[in-house]
Amino acid sequence: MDDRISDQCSELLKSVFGHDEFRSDLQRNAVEAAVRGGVDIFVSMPTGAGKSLCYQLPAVAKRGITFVISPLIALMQDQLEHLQALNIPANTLNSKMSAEERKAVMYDLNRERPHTKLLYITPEQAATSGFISITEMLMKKKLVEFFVVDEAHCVSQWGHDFRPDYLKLGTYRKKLLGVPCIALTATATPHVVGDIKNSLKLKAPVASFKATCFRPNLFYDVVFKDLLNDPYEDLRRFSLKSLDVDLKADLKEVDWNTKGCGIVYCRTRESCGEVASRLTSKGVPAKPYHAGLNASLRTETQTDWMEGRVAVIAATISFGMGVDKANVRFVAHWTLPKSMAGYYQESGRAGRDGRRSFCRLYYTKDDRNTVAFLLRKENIRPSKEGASAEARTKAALQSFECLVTMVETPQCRHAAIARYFCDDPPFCSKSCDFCSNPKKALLDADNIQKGVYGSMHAKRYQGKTAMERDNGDVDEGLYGGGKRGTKRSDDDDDGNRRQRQEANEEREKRQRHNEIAKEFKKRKIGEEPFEEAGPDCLLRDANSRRVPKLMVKTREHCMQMLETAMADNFSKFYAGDFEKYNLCEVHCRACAIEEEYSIFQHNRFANLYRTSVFKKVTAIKK
Ligand SMILES: Nc1ncnc2c1ncn2[C@@H]1O[C@H](COP(=O)(O)OP(=O)(O)OP(=O)(O)O)[C@@H](O)[C@H]1O
Repeated sequence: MDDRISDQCSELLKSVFGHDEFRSDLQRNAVEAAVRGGVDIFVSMPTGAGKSLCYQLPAVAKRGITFVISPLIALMQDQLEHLQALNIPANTLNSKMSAEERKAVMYDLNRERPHTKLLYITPEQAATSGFISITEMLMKKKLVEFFVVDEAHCVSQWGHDFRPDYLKLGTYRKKLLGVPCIALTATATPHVVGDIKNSLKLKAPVASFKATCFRPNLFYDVVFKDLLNDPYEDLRRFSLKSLDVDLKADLKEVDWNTKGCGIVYCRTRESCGEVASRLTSKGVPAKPYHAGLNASLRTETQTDWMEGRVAVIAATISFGMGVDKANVRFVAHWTLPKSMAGYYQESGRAGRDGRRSFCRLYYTKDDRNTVAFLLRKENIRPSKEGASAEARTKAALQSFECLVTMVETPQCRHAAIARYFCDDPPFCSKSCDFCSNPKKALLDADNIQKGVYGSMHAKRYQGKTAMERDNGDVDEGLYGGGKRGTKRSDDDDDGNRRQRQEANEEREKRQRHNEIAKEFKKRKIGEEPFEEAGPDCLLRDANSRRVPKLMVKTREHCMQMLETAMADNFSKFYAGDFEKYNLCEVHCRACAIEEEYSIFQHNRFANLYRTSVFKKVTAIKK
């Protein structure tokens, strides 16, 4: 019997899917277990490992219909196109279809022997009374073969893409008595796996097929933006090297189509535009992609990128899920993702063809603080699904903390990812910055701890993205913004914008306040002996002790904050005037020295001095 199933699977693999062999033993075993039947199946394999085949081949092998739950209509469309190209009858029922289209699908489902082999639906659709009637009708005819849940981590409130509608699937499954479930994901910690099994009511013993998360063909590195003089130049070089283009080549002559392509992930729509235009102006053809662009422009951009007319797409996370492009040679994160699982999934879009590809994460501490702030904000709303706001915030921050630790601690990046997913540490074999050059990784981490910056301070501001300078216009494009179950339209309304602006102001205020308070606490005012100013100290009257318990280091830090606030203002105001812009460093530093000295002179107590600095910084920011 086993041999027969094995032969049948190999035959279908070749004749229907056109593949000579299974990608891995795991893929073969999962497919055969499903065809054999009788058990619920859990599949966890990295992006690009060929999970879809684990349910598509069994669906073809059976006479009835397989229901596939998928979180995104766009994702379903990609799958449908792929299946139609293979002549596999597949359909969808979703809210965006016309009455005519629905009628055609319903007509087929109502036949004695429907043609449809795979029916893709959203979790919302599965919960509708109309779909429950269809299910009952097909169940009566014993025509439902499998209940497939793709992107099954969406069921977990502790996963990075929680979708409340996925929670209803457990109830829906009661209508599918005796129908095996196949749950698939690329990213699941043991906690998330537990949630998937519980919520989908997978029956023990579940047949589990779990691959290691290690992707040996991906080279991971971390770059501290603050240590760079020109981060955009670094991005350009990284893009060209990853695409195997000589840095000195005449870029107009490059045949980009043969070189593969790359993705740069940015948090905000504005930074997508900025990154794309900077790269393009440096000779690397790039286009932005985000939910703020109209649908036809997005489709055009995606097609240009898919077909090799544009080398780089600078996108928010709304781009990428379900995009099956083999030759993505690099994925750069221009800003920090919100979770380790998210980072793994997004960076994993590189190198689906198994060839060497590169994943770079650009990091700043400011960005880290921004994301932590956003995570707290996001999870404030109480959840109907049980988990308290605090618990969700804690879980989100924990996952984020793992990512931050991976970045800030010089260590093997692959091992850090493996640890997060509770896998054994892999044999990295110089496939990350730390393992290939530990000295440099240690030095960079040390410099960033010490607050060293790129050699030209002014350029530091020049290098910052618009997002870092100001508004934090966060893109919530993934799932049309419905990730937390709230439907948002693609276009911002004024209310949203105002709310974000307020949130940003509050964040900045809190960050500044915390930073000053932290500095004071760190230095344990009054308990430390007074340390004289060093030779490079810029403070006026630096060794004066007229304000008791106020240390030189604290004053220097306050001066630095004043300078940063001024420089931010200056660079915004003179963004288009390079001559004035270049004077920024000199001007701001001089003004900051004077301002700090004035505050120092007018306050007799350390806490009043601190409050005055805080007020001043806030006023400058306005
Ligand atoms: N046995 C095989 N031999 C050759 N190619 C395969 C095989 N199985 C799958 N593929 C191809 O690998 C690519 C990735 O497969 P698939 O989209 O199923 O990956 P996935 O694991 O679902 O990734 P993601 O998590 O990104 O959706 C597809 O182009 C698919 O046709």
